[in-house]
Amino acid sequence: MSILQAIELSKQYNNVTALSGLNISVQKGEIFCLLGQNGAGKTTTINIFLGFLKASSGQALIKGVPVEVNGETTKKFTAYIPEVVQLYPNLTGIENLDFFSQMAGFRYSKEELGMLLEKTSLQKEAHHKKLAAYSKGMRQKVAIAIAIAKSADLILMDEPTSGLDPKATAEFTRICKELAAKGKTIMMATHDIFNAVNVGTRIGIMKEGRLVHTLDAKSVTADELQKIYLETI
Ligand SMILES: Nc1ncnc2c1ncn2[C@@H]1O[C@H](COP(=O)(O)OP(=O)(O)OP(=O)(O)O)[C@@H](O)[C@H]1O
Repeated sequence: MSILQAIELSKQYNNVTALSGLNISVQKGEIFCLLGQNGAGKTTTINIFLGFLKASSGQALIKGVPVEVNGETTKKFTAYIPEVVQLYPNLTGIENLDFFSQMAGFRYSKEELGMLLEKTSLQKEAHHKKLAAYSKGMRQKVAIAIAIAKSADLILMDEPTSGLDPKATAEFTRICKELAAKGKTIMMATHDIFNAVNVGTRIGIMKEGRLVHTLDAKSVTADELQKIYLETI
């Protein structure tokens, strides 16, 4: 069974067509990278799966459950890492993790919360610092810890590596691969071709609200992907 599936998904914003019969199927343990020009429909796709937006037609299914009909259920399966992680700036990393875990119905001891943050390799001395003092990469680690804490099977990410330095990107890639090896499924929208080849298992290229090309990440180099991308879009 697909963990995430879009079937003929379409979305109109007044007279703008953002998605036009999109079909995607992502299997357990995959890291599916969505590439596409600005306006191709990547964020719209993610927002429909998160239940933030309603599709105009077609189906969005998470673990076979339609998002629109059973939003409360599909939200339990899903975590979200946005481009800019917005957590509570006046709470520490550990307090944010505790708060959002409880919101998702999970209660952890202080020790367990610390272990969850350690899994993302957030430096120990940062656990008790306020989020306001965190870098983008550090905030992302808290968001990943929240995803692990809520035991989400599917993690949706929107341009997660934009603005990360190369070391933070490499660390982020390692964490994504570890999560996928443990059976989590990731779909990320990205503009970073190099990162897509590095982190992805499959790469989809979107154009004008459709998936027009799908590639096995192992079968291409970044240069080859860039060429295919430029020829496609
Ligand atoms: N709230 C909105 N109202 C009207 N049109 C919108 C709205 N949100 C997105 N669109 C339009 O829908 C289309 C798809 O936008 P979307 O943000 O999904 O693309 P994207 O691939 O994520 O782009 P980017 O790479 O710039 O983030 C674009 O034409 C965009 O202008």
